[in-house]
Amino acid sequence: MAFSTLTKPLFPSISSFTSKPISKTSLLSFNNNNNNNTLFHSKKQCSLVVNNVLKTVEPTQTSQVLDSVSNDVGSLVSKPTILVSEKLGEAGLQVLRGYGKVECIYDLSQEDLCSKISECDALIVRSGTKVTREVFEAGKGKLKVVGRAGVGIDNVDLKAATEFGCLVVNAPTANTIAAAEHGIALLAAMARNVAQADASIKSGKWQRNKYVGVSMVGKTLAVMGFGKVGSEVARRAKGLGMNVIAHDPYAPADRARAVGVELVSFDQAISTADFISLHIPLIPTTNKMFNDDTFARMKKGVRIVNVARGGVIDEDALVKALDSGIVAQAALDVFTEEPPSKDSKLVQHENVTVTPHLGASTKEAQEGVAIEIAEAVVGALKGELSATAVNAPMVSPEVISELAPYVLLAEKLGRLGVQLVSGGSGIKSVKVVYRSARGPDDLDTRLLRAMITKGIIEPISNSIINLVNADFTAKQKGIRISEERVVVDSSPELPIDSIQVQISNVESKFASGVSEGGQISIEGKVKYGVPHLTCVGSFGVDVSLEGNLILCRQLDQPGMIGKVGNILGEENVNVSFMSVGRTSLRKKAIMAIGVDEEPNKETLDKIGAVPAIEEFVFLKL
Ligand SMILES: NC(=O)c1ccc[n+]([C@@H]2O[C@H](COP(=O)([O-])OP(=O)(O)OC[C@H]3O[C@@H](n4cnc5c(N)ncnc54)[C@H](O)[C@@H]3O)[C@@H](O)[C@H]2O)c1
Ligand SMILES: O=C(O)[C@H](O)COP(=O)(O)O
Repeated sequence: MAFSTLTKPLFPSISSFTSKPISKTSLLSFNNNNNNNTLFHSKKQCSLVVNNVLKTVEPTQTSQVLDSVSNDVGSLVSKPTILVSEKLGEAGLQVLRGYGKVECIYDLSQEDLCSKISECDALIVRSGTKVTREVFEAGKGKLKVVGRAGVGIDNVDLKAATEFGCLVVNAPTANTIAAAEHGIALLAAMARNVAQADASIKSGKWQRNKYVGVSMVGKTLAVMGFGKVGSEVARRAKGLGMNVIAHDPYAPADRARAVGVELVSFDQAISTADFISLHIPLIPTTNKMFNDDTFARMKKGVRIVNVARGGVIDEDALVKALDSGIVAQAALDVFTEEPPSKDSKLVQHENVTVTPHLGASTKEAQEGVAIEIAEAVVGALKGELSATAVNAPMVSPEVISELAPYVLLAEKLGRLGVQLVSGGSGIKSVKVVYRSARGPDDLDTRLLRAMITKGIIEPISNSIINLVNADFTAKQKGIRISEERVVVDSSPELPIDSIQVQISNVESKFASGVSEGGQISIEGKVKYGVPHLTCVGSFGVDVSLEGNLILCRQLDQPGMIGKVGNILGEENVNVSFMSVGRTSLRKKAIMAIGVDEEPNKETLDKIGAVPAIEEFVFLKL
């Protein structure tokens, strides 16, 4: 009989079984027919509760006692059930079988998945299983962890997972090379019409003139998204003699330099490239990022590869761009709907090469991903912290309750700070300054740091940040987050007086957000339970951090509030807050305007055209 060690149990209330605390104890809790059964196992003693009867024995006798207590004990000590709903490498399955009861059931309908999940402690999926709110609802109380055997977690409803207390883990690194290699394979196959020529010859034709391709050497490749996969694609494309540029506003410049790639703006990338390769996550800000407008700005005859996510391209717009010749060819591994419909115009287009989401499908990557996810899931079932957890905060309810308003402030400051960064230089160093009357031991800032990290990273990646993975993810992205505590003379009742976020060595799209020290600097406070922005660069402001925000720098002169307010009013944009801060009378001032709706481009252009306005930025909070 195999027992496992739960050092940090996911399932509390075990202590209710005994009045004696047992130090250095291993715990296994199981439930059968509503009877509580628990094994407490330490170096000195083993206490076994079977059907609520406590037995204490020497550890060496554990298994004999277990066997003798009841012939049924084996069935009472049920192993966790792990459902694997898509093909997983054998090495990973072995890791899982060593810990739990593994059931591999593929191609489940949503209904069948919901019905099966109520018996499962863990679920392992790839991109083909939609883990929806209904699945979490059906697994409520039993389902403890969902493992995504791969990177993209856009098929898992993370909000629902968190709401239902289910941990979600992924395997972010093991398929990077496979995806990059597939990107290069598609690039070359597209340039030389490999798939089309193959189909032609198999249909009995010999069309040498029809399938003349284009060369890659000396051509410009724009890598959109310079993360794990994008940088490996860039490295390989350079080996093919291509001139590689990349666009990723959040990538460290030194990583690009190391690969010999120039980081450029979005417009420069799409307007100068002969080939474009997509490696960005599907998140709200990248949904249909390639659309009629962006295709219109591309070089005529551009060739596009997508091994990221189908949803980053507006597929109807791509068909139009292919028909008009703006896009000469496309090679796609991923689609908005998977599988795409059989009569999809895009899939059937003669200038399109397609593969059925094979980016991660090499033997090596699948074995690697399987082991990575199996270890993460087993660790989570044991209650261990997981470095690849993508949800589930773990802080005591007392700390959460006290810090709740500051948690929101911290996330908003991070979110606001990252939006002030302009592309090209990369975020490497973030400093957080907490002003507080409390001593260092009296204030747990892990949650706040995690939330600032979340605010900074989430708008620019598909990583979901929480207390568990914040430091890991920041490190992985090359961002160093340091903290400084300044003791101030305020009420120790309040945990924090103010939080300041400084982002160093970056360019800002709003120059006034840069302090005298050269960093982007924003500061906030909680007022009446609501997070407020109180300082931008060297300017003091006071505006509630809700909805959206427009920051304008203007010459300090009468009538400015009215002018901007009128423009917004005419466009039916409701102003929720407004605050003006200035350095000195009639010189420069900053206006911070909270707006309920997102103003359209024309409205923002009108604000920018007001003569006294020197710069402005629109920020989503
Ligand atoms: N086809 C496949 O089988 C396959 C395999 C692996 C990964 N993927 C997909 O490839 C993508 C990249 O994966 P990864 O592991 O490299 O992720 P990653 O997080 O390492 O890299 C993503 C990069 O995109 C950048 N980014 C975010 N928003 C951007 C924007 N608006 N413009 C430009 N860059 C932006 C981020 O800064 C980050 O550097 C993901 O969508 C992933 O799901 C697909
Ligand atoms: O995000 C990923 O890891 C890839 O898209 C791979 O997806 P798959 O596991 O369904 O092959």
